Amino acid sequence: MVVEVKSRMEATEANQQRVETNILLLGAHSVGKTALTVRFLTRRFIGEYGDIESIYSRVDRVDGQEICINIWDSQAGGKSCSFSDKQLQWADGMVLVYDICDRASFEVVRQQLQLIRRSRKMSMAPVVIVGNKRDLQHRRSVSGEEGHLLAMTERCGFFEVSAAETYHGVLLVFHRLVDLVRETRALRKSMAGVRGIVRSVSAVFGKKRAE
Ligand SMILES: Nc1nc2c(ncn2[C@@H]2O[C@H](COP(=O)(O)OP(=O)(O)OP(=O)(O)O)[C@@H](O)[C@H]2O)c(=O)[nH]1
Repeated sequence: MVVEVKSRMEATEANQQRVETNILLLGAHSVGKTALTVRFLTRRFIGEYGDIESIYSRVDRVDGQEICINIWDSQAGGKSCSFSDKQLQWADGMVLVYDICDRASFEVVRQQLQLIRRSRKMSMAPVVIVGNKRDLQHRRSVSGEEGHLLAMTERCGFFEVSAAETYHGVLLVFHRLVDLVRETRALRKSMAGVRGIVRSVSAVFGKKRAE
């Protein structure tokens, strides 16, 4: 496994700034994490994928800004819901994938969400939940309403897609998460500004009281 942690901002030749967005894909074994990643990167569905955990990149232009989307396609160990601190530290946002025909994989997403919300760095991080394999309606065991409800309760985005059938739905998933990451960064920046003002004001009044 080769993991390259890149700097968040990279100056382009035109002296513009290219923003890096790191997306971590989590979910149980065989839910279609690699299929979604490959669909997004190449528009293709190839059916069978090797067992290589890796980070892939694609550059998109969103609202006139170049965004380098790095995707860490994690590998699940059986129905295990674990992930590493390193993965959490790296990620700006996460896609949690389950298979709509596999209830156990939905429970893995629920558990992973709990772990994420408990971690300090990621408690407020943007998350999009994805029910994959929508083409297999006849084998469905998790309803769309259940997915929606979990996403609403946990303040996450939600999509049902088929990596096998369409590119567009998969594109929407990644672009929605990029938007959420941008909104979260803007919010953090404005909160840091407010905290700075509060600190300056308290410093002035603290000084006056001391005089
Ligand atoms: N019918 C259908 N099959 C899919 C879809 N997405 C993935 N698959 C199949 O599901 C199987 C597992 O897909 P992967 O993308 O390897 O799943 P993964 O989550 O990356 O699996 P691990 O890396 O082992 O954790 C493959 O046989 C895919 O062809 C889908 O949307 N519909």
